[in-house]
Amino acid sequence: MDVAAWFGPVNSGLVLLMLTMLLRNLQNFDLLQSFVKRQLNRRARRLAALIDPYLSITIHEYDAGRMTRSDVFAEAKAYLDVAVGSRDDVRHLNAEDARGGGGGGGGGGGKLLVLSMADGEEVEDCFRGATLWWSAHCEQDDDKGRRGRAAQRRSYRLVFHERHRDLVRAAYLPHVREQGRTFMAQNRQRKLYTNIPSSRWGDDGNYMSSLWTEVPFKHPKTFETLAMNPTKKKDIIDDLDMFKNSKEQHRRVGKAWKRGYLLYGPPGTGKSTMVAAMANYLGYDVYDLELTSVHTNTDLRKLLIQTMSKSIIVIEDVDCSSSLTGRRKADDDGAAAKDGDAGTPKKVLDRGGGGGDTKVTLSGLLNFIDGLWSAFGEERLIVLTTNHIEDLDPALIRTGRMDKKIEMSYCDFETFKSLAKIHLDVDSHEQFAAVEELLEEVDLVPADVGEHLTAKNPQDDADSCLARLVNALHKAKDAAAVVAAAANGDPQDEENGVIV
Ligand SMILES: Nc1ncnc2c1ncn2[C@@H]1O[C@H](COP(=O)(O)OP(=O)(O)OP(=O)(O)O)[C@@H](O)[C@H]1O
Ligand SMILES: [Mg+2]
Repeated sequence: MDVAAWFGPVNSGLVLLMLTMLLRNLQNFDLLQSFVKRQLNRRARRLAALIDPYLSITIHEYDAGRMTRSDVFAEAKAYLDVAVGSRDDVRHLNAEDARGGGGGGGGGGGKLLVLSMADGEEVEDCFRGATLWWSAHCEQDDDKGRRGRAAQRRSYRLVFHERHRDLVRAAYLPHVREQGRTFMAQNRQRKLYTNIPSSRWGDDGNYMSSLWTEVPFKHPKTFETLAMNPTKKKDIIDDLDMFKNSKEQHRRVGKAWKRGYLLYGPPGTGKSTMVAAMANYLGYDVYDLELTSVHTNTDLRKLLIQTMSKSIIVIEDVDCSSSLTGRRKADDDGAAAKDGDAGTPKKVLDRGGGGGDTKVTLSGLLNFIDGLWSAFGEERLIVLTTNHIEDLDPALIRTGRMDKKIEMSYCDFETFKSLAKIHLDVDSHEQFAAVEELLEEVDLVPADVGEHLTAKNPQDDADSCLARLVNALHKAKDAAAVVAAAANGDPQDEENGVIV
C-alpha cells in the first residue's frame, strides 16, 4: 500500500511515528505479559498454599555429582532408624543386624536388630511443637545399565507445614544431622569392603550405586594378640598414634592426611593379620582392593572416590596383582593411550583369569596412591603387602607413597615368646632355651610356630605343645641340612635322607 498516497505526504511522517510507537508497545507488551505471568504465578502459589500448605525436602542417597554417597542421607537414615525402632505405628520395616547397617538403634553386635523404614513407609516426628513426616522412597532408574541392572535411587522425603519453614531449616535439620552423627558414632560397625569387578558395573555414567560390597568387619586380631618383637610393635603403634593425631600438622604443611605402609615378608609372617590389628586399633574400615578385577585407571579412580575417610585401603600381594616390576616406562606408554578404550593397542597388565582384562597401569596405581585424587577424603592408610619387595618398582615404594616399610620376618625368639604367651599363657619354660637355639638356625614363620603351640586335644598343655614345636624345629633343621647338602652336591644317606 502506498502510505503517502493514502494519507497524503503531510501525514506520512505521523504514520511512521505511530508505527514506531506500536512496535515499542509490542515490546512493552512482552514486559506486561511476563509481569502478568509473575503475578498469576504468585497468586497461584498462594492459592496452592491455601489448598496445600505443606512443603517437602528430599534427601537423595547420592549427591548431584552422582559419585559420592550423601552424608546427609546417612545421617538422616541413622536418625530415622533410632526414631523408627521405638515406634509401633510403622507397619513395614527392614531389619538389619545391629552394628551391621551403618548406624541405628541400639547396638548389640549380632544379637539385636536395627529396624528401619521400608520403602514407601511414613513416620511422624515432633520437634518443638511442630509435627513433621518422613517417608522413604526407592525408584528404579529407567535407564538400565549395559548389564541390564537398573540402579536404585533411594531418598527420604520430609514434609512439614510451611509455617515451620524457618524452624526446619535453622533448627530441625541441624538437629537431625547431629543426632544422626551421634547415633552413627555410637553404633558404628566397622566394615570390610571389597570392590565389585568392573565388568559387573552398570553404564559408565551410572554412579548411582556402590562399587564396593561390604560385610561387617569382625577380625578379632589386635596388637595384643599379634606376636612380634615388642620394640618393633611399639614403633608401629607409636607411628599409628602420630598419624591419627596429625590432622593439624598435615593441614599446616599442606599434605593430604594419609599414610602409606608397605608390609613385606614371606608367606605366613602376619602381614594380613597386621592390617586387621591396625584397623582394630584405629577403629577404621577396611577396603580390600582386588586390582585384578579393576579394568582401567578410571575405574580405579571411581573406586577411590567411593571410599570413606577413616579407612585402610589394602592391596594384598601387590606383586602378584599386577606387573609393577620395573616396567614403568611400558606402563606410562600404556597410560598415555586413551584410558579405558577397549581397543588400546597395548594391554599393559595382562593378568588372565576371571577378571583378567585389566588395563590398570603402574602410573594409574601411583596416581591412586599419591595423585591429585588421592587427597579425596582424609585420615586414610594405604597398605600394600608383598612377598617380594625386590620385584616392586622403586617408584611405588618411595617415601611419600609408602611412608613406612615394615618387614614381617621369620619367627625370632622375641616373637616366639609373644606367641607362647598368647597361646599357652607361659612366660618361661624349660624348653625355651632349646627353642631359642633352634630358631637361630631354622627359618619358621609365626604362622607355623603358632600352629604348633595351638592345643589339638583336651590333653594338650604347655609341655606337649612346646615339645611338638621343638620336634618340628629339629625336623626343619634336618630338612634344611638335606637341601643345603644337595645344593653342594654332597652324598646322602639313601635311607634316612641325611648327610653321611
Ligand atoms: N605375628 C603373628 N602373630 C600372631 N599370629 C600370626 C602372626 N603371623 C601369622 N600369624 C597367624 O598365621 C596365619 C597366617 O598369617 P597371615 O595371613 O597374616 O600371613 P601373611 O603374611 O599375610 O601371609 P601371605 O603372604 O601368604 O598372605 C594367621 O592365622 C595368623 O593368625
Ligand atoms: Mg596375607
